Amino acid sequence: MSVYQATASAPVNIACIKYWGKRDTKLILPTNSSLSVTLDQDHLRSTTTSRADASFKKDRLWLNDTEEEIKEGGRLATCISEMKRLRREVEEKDASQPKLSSYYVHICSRNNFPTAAGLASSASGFAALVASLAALYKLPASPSELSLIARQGSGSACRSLFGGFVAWQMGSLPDGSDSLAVEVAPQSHWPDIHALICVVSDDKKGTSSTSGMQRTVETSTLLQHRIAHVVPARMEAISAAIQARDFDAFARITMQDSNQFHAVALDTDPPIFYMNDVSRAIIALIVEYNRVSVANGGKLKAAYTYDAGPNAVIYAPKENIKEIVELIVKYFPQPEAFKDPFGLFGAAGVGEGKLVDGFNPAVAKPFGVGAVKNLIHTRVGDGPRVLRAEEALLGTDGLPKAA
Ligand SMILES: Nc1ncnc2c1ncn2[C@@H]1O[C@H](COP(=O)(O)OP(=O)(O)OP(=O)(O)O)[C@@H](O)[C@H]1O
Ligand SMILES: C[C@@](O)(CCOP(=O)(O)OP(=O)(O)O)CC(=O)O
Repeated sequence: MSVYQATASAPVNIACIKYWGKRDTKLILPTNSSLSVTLDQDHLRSTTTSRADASFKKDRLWLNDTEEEIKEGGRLATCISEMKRLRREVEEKDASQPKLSSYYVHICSRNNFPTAAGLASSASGFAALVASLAALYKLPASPSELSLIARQGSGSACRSLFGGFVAWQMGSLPDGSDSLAVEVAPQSHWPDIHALICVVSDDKKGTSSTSGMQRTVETSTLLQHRIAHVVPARMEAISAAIQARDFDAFARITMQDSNQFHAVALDTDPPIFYMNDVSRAIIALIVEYNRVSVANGGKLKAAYTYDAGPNAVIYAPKENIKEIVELIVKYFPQPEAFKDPFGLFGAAGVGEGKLVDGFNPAVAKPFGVGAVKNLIHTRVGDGPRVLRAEEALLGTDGLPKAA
C-alpha cells in the first residue's frame, strides 16, 4: 500500500516595512504592502509533516505534540481546504493521479522556538503547513501562488514562502488573487545581512496581532496617513536600498517603519503598548552606536525593529555583529558567555561585553541578568525546504512520533 506523506520546513520572517491592518479580515487582505527579511532555518524553523490516507476519519493537526482543534471556517481549515482544491485540479487534469484530495490529512508540526511569543511562529508555521501539503500533493504551484494560501492562515506567513528579501504586494482585487508575496532579492544577493534577536520575553503576548491591528484600523487616524502617504514610498525606497546593498538606507527605513508601527499602536483607542523599558533601552543603544559611527564619518551600522511584542531584532552587516553583541551583553548581562553559531567570538564566547570608543554610556542604564533572556544570532536565509522521508514527524501509524 502506498504511503502519501511529505515533510517540509519553513523559515521565520521579520518585517522591515510592517503589515498592520486588514481591509478584509476573512481573506486576510492588508491595508498596505509590507517587506521582510527571511531568517535562516538552520536556526529558527517550523517543520511539518502532512499525510493523506483513505483510512483517516478527519483532518487532524498536532502542534508541538498537542492536538489543535481545526475549527470549521477557521484559518487552518481554510488553508487545508484551499490546498485540497489545488490538488483536485491536478487530479482533474490527470486521471491516473491518486485521489488524495478526497482523503483526510494528518498534520504534525514542531517549532524549534517558542510559539506565540512574538517570534513570528504563525508565519513559519503556516508557510511550513502549505509547503508540506504542496509537496504531498505534488502541486505545480509557484511560491507566489502558495503565498496566496499561506496568507489566509496568517498574513505575514505569505512572506515565508521565499528566502531572502520579500515583498507582500497588497493588491487591489476584492477576491485577494493579487495579494501575494514576491521575491525582491534572493538570499545570495546580500548574504552578509545578519540578525540578532534579543528575546526580552518569551511569554504569550497580551494583545494579539490579529485583534490589535483591527482596533488600529477602526480607531487610528495616523494609520490612514501611514497607508496613504508613507508606506508606498518606503516600499520603493527600501527595495532600491536592497538592490544596491545600501545598508545605511535599509537601516534608516527599517527603524523609521518600526517606530511608525509602534506609533500607530499607541494611536489606537485604547492604546496598545508592545515595547517595554528593555525594548526602549535597546533602541537607545543602537541609536548611540550609529551616532558614534556617523560622528566618525561612517554610516549606520545597525537597525532595530520590533513586532507586536517587546523582543528586538537587530539587523546588521556581519562585520558589525561582534561589536553589537558586546554592546548588548554589556547592558544586558547573560547568565553564561554568549556563544554564537558563526564562531565570531572563539570558544570562550562573549562574557562581560564592551563599548566602542566614543560611546556615551549614559544613554541607557544597565539591567540585571534575565532582562534579555536569550540572544539568537542568525542571518538572512532561504525559503521552504522539502525534507527527506527520515525526517518525518508522523510515524507509520499516522500519529506523531515521540519528540
Ligand atoms: N508550526 C505551526 N503550524 C501551524 N500553526 C502554527 C504553527 N506555529 C504557530 N502556529 C499558529 O500560530 C499561532 C501563534 O501566532 P501568533 O500570531 O499568536 O504568535 P507569533 O506568530 O509568535 O507572533 P507574531 O506573529 O506577532 O510575530 C499558534 O497559536 C498557532 O495557531
Ligand atoms: C507586527 C507584525 O508582525 C504583524 C504580523 O501580523 P500577523 O501576520 O501575525 O497577523 P494575522 O494576519 O492576523 O495573522 C508585522 C509584520 O510581520 O509585517
